[in-house]
Amino acid sequence: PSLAKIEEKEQTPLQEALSQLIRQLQRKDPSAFFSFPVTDLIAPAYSLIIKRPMDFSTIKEKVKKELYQSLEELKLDFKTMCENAMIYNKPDTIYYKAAKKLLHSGMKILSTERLDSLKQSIE
Ligand SMILES: COc1ccc(Br)cc1-c1nc(N)nc2[nH]cnc12
Repeated sequence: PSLAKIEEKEQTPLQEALSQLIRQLQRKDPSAFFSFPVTDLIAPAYSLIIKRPMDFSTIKEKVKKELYQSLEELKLDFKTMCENAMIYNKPDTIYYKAAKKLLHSGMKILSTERLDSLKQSIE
């Protein structure tokens, strides 16, 4: 029997713009601390302390499921992801420092000007 072809779904213009922004943001996380969900194994009691966990794999899953209706919603999840690390980890840790640096670089990539011009190209 022929192998069932797994259909690739075309990305909408919004999904395309979101994916491009996520690629740019992930380049600013070279240690990949934010690539996957933080587990209680890696960070004791993390799930008790952090109410809205977020990471790049979850963000990409949300894009795939078309759960983002705007570019701003990505910005909110990105901020939550960075802020979570700055809540759970103490300021003198590599994770806090990486999150602070990532947040700063990400706010340039997701600046209102950048998002507004991207929005123009999607309409
Ligand atoms: C996925 O998380 C990790 C993966 C590998 C390693 Br080593 C550390 C983390 C991690 N650890 C802590 N304490 N806070 C975080 N905030 C985001 N990442 C982390």
